[in-house]
Amino acid sequence: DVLMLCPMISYLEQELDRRFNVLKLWTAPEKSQFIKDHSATIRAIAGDGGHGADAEMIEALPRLEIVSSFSVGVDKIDLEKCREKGIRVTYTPDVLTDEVADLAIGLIMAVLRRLCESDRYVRSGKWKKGDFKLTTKFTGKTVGIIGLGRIGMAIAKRAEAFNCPICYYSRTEKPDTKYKYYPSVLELASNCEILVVACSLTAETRHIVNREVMNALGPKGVLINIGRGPHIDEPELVSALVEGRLGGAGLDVYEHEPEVPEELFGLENVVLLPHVGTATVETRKAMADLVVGNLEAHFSNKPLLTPLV
Ligand SMILES: O=C(O)C(=O)[C@@H](O)[C@H](O)[C@H](O)CO
Repeated sequence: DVLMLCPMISYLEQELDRRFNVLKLWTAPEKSQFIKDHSATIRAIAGDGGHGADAEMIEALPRLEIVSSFSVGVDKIDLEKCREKGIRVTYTPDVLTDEVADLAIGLIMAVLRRLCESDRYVRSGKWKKGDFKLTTKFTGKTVGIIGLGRIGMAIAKRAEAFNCPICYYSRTEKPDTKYKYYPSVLELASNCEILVVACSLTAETRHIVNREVMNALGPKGVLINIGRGPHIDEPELVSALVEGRLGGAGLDVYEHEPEVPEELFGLENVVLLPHVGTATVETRKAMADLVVGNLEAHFSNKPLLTPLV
């Protein structure tokens, strides 16, 4: 029995249905009762970036052996509890790296060159009354990246193609990279023009972009988030943008998805996307194949494809 925590792409649901007895939690009128009713038979969980196995759920499933996440981000899974109980955890790294990095560059370009606003300008017929205003150049701007992991590095590579000097912050300096390292996010923000959040969400990185960091990035600075909403102190982000202390923002994630602060809707220097970093047919299929492949490997006692725990 595989407990599926939320609806996912139909391809994944079909592939899981073909192999396992899938129990769909979102169809249950009373979720905790549903889990209790099936607690004797559930041996696996399939979740995603927004839905993971927390301590309470893990405790309620004595036969749980593996959590296979349809995501690279695992901040919704209690990894420590899984380690404690010898429960395996798998995720979907690498197959989505290019996709998320492409979107980060797309957000930078959309904010600096006002792509969405100028598209609306044409559709509104305003162009007949005069040209669209001048915007801001991307090529050559200094890009600061929080988290130089797979996705952070892929963003750096792409930004280099735009002749952008790259600097970064991460827990430790990366010896094998030529990019300029700053030991704090505040120093990074003070020394770049575009700041990109590309690290995993942990207790340490929650609100790693706060008021001070946004002020350091400044009225010409642009903040891009393709990580997790709680990386940024969202009320502070809203006031920094509304008060003009921050130059612009490109967001794919929010603190309380799908809730997005309405104050942002009227700001033309902000681009708002609905958590679509990995949302392409190609990438979601590759992610789905990993979710299924890991579960199959586990239940046939073969090595897991992409284990985290
Ligand atoms: O990979 C991640 O960490 C993501 O956040 C996304 O890929 C989601 O899992 C995706 O939205 C699937 O629901």
